[in-house]
Amino acid sequence: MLEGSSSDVQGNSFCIIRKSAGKGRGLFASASRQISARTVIESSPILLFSSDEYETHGKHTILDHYTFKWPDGRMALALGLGSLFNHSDNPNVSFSVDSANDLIRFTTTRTVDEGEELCIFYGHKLWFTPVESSLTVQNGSALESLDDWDALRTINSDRTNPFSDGNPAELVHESDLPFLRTRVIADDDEEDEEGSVRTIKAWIVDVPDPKKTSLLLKWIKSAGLETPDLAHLKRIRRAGPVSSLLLSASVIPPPIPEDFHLSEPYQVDVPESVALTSKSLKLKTQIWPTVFAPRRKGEPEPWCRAKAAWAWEAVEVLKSEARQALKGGELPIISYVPRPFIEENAGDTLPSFLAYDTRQSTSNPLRHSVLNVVRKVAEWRAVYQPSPPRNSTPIIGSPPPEPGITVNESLESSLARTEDSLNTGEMKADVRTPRTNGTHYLLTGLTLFTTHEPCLMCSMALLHSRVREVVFLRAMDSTGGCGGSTGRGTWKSAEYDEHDEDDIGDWALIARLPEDVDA
Ligand SMILES: C[S@@+](CC[C@H](N)C(=O)[O-])C[C@H]1O[C@@H](n2cnc3c(N)ncnc32)[C@H](O)[C@@H]1O
Repeated sequence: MLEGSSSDVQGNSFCIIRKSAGKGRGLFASASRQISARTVIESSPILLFSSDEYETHGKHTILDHYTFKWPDGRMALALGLGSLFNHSDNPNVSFSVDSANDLIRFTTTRTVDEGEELCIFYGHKLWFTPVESSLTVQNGSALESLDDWDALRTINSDRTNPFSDGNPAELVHESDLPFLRTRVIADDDEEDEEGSVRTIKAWIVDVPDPKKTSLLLKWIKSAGLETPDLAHLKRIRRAGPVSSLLLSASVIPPPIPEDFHLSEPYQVDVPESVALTSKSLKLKTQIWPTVFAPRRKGEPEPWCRAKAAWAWEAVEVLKSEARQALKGGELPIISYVPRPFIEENAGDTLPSFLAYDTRQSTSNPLRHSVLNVVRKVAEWRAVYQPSPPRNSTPIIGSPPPEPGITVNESLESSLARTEDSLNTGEMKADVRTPRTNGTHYLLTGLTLFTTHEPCLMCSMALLHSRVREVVFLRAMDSTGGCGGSTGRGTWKSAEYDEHDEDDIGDWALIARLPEDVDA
């Protein structure tokens, strides 16, 4: 054993330096103890070289094997044990940069067994032939994985969902949620008078015979009309002897089975969102009975355990798909719109949608994963959501994918399919059912999970799509459109640091987007 070790607060050493076959020295977990996941095992101070010093001297020396690019462009050398982590394609340690304190921190991404080597992921452009893999040898500086895309590679894939046990309805305290909210936009509840309530168009039908109501409600459920875009409204409006039933916000009316003997459905304006105050409830209910969900203005929406568990699973999908994308030669950027989490309306029939970033494979700078997934949702919603065929078996659960409609799929088929569809230059959805602007927003009621904070272009696309919220794993400080490039800086240094030592965050940030942009 060589000299050198790092230790926990009791002085027990975490890791030791030993020879590692074919790699020179390496860092290993001590033979006497396991290291748990998410343990900070080393904080290394950084020595920074000016570009002149590095170009003229450093890169011509052995230092070139140990230096890496610091976020400000200078080259950095980790002091302490930080320079002795070897590279692995399957790292058990991630690292994060603390540029305010000129530190780099190393954290275990999973439980590390006694005596196991502790490795990080340097990046794709290795300048040596790695012992455990056959990656091509190229010139490049060490630790290139500090770039924004590859950093995700080292996120731990935590198989145990901590929210799956316990009472699903129990509210999770804000500080126990595994994400930070970047901002909560002023609630969509400013209406002072009836005319200012934002509305959408919805189909309703009059039901003169109250005995038919419960049968119709059953039909609505089985026909897949309980969609999240109307979850904020009550189904029945009673006005005198005739009740009216809310059907859908689709472009064309859903065909009601003839044996109900009802008149044709017709379109009315209904409130676009839940009522947050009693004043708003009064205003909105005059238009259509609306769900009352009071909370203080600006107060974040509470999350229950079941919703946190749902989000946790979605994040696991992102992580594993990001790895698949890397293996397939794409950037590890994934966007995922899971089946929505709906506490009360369990009858939703939306499937989940997943898209890779296909910028590299298509040489097209616009093929961002967010845009790709928005398009998939749009195609699906336009073709499936309007209505099930009259008198046919209702769509229950996820309808089977059809040509032109993709839900979750492998990387290869995703790429082939996306390109196939995009190359034809048309949107199937538009051909089959032209949209009426304002009646049917693409991502209404849905949450988009994505590996990287959406760029400004994608954020605008999301706004116009009326996405409900966006969860991302990695904040993009210079390009992000959910606060990254527009002044989240202060927030980040104040809150991010105290929550998690890892620059990537524990796993997610969540951004609530404003809903007041007209599509
Ligand atoms: C930052 S240093 C790591 C510590 C180094 N092993 C030592 O003994 O000083 C990077 C160098 O370690 C070696 N190395 C790291 N990971 C390796 C791997 N998976 N296979 C072979 N060599 C590796 C390469 O020589 C590389 O230039």
